Amino acid sequence: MSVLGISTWRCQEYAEYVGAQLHSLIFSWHLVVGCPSAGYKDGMSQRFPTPLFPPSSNHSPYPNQTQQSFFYLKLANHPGLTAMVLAHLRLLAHPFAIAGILVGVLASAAIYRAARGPLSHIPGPWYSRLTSLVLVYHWLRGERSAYVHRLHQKYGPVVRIAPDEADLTDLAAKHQIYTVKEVFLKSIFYSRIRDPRNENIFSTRSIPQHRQFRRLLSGPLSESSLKLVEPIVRSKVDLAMQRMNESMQTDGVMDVYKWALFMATDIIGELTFGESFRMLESGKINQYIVDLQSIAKIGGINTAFPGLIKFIRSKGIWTPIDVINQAATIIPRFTSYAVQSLERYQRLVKEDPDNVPQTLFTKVFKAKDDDTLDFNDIVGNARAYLVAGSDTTAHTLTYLIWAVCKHPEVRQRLVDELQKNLPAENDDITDHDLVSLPYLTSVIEEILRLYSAAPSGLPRVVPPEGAELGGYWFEPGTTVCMQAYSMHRDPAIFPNPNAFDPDRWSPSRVTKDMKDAFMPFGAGSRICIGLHLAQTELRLATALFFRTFPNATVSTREKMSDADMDPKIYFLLTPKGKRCLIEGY
Ligand code: HEM
Repeated sequence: MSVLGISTWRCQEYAEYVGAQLHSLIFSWHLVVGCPSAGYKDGMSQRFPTPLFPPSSNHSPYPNQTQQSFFYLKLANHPGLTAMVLAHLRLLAHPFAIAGILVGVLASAAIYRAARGPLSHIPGPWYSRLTSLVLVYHWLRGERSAYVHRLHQKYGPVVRIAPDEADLTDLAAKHQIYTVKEVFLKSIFYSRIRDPRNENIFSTRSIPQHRQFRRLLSGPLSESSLKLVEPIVRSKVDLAMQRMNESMQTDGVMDVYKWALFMATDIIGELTFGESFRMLESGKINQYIVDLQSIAKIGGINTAFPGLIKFIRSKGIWTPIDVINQAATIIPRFTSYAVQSLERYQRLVKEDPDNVPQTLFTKVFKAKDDDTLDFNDIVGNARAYLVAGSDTTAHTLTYLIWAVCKHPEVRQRLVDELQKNLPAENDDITDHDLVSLPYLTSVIEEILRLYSAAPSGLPRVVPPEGAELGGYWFEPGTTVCMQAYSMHRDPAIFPNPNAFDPDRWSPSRVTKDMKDAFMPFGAGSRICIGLHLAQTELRLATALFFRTFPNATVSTREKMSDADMDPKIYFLLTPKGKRCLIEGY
């Protein structure tokens, strides 16, 4: 997607488009310079004795391709043309002439796109035929998902959201687009949110590269391997509980958003680099956390204005607009966090390979054969883990604690389940004990439904052979996406969709369509690689939080209100107030 929405048009369409613009330019010019009554083709014919048009041509302003080629060929070869252009240059320099040309060009471009855009047959608001500016506007305001959802409510399961992009909520289409067969590849959107110096598993659009990354990186994040690192996760969860307890004792209130973010950051830091960022220990917000908190919003700017940001970054320009400067520097800054930590770990592996702390990259570092990653690829992937593996889990946990505290009946049932079915001592609780708790599982699923951490459309490109999706034909190269935000709010699948109702996931009520529509971790070959880690963290932290604070409620101190928890969704979801104050034991 680009602002004008033409970047993904097929070459042929684009050539036609440029041809039409040239036509309209010359047409407008003739309107301005004085042969409007006969039309510019007639005017041309009168001025040039050699016929400019093939005998079969009609007087349509947009002749077909053969006629166009013929026309430009003749025009270019005609000896009188240069003289005529020079004669009119004086008039062209007039401001009215320039304005007339511009209006003519823009109007004809708009009409052409409206009539011929690759998705012009798809339902959607009229302006989405012409521009993606409205979509970009909602995106920059953190409201894209809600806006696209409103379009679905108005236009149905298939809706055009930009000239070359459609969003769908059709279940059959979900199985076509997000399959393990890798037919619909990730769109260029993903290239815009990575560091141009290295690729990573999240952003790569190359099938072989993605397969290699996935093969080398998925093992340590599998359910069975994660058991080995559970003590690390557990130690951070315990420390987070301790720090929240201290806040309660000293301030009478705790900011679970802050502690959840510190916890998830320390977990992914230690699992990736063998050493935690010690956020829980310090308790202070540093530059790294500031960057983490702003990367979702800043990422939106990177995708909306990719050329501008790339230019500013490459030239090292400092602008008066801070958010633009941040957009240009934030991703390289994350890369340097990863480089520093990985170089340290690489030194340890070289010095004493048998005595290094295990990380998600240890195997890759130690591998001796060709099928491994070079340092630059490890950096790219480590950076992807830092971003994808902290905000997401932290925000999910924050919304979970907030939503449960706002529903005392849910909190009570959860606390009862945790008290009755777990060992008396918190120290004896393992993730294995928690997996089988049905109400805890339902609460987590309901939060992932209503407050998915990545609820936006996951854009994919229609393959070269085109595709029939949701009853419509999609041209090759157009972008299609589905967003968890809408999939999880379809009233036909999730009755009363805006209600927080964990019981909807109970075995007697859950349906096949619910499971099919549920996509908080994406789906198909690009499904989240960290989903088991995220679920382990969520289970342990939720259980230990409500064992420690069984009567927790949402605080009203410091004017904390529901408005603080209004979701802002850029690509990832963030609570608007960037805080969630909870109190009570
Ligand atoms: C509740 C927490 C999480 C949620 C809701 C979540 C959500 C998602 C979603 C929706 C995708 C698919 C994106 C797409 O198709 O464009 C994804 C991919 C990914 N996630 Fe997560 N994620 C979470 C936690 C984590 C964690 C803890 C990690 C740490 C390793 C992680 C690493 C990744 C990576 C590397 C990918 C790219 C996978 C690929 O393309 O093969 N995520 N995640």
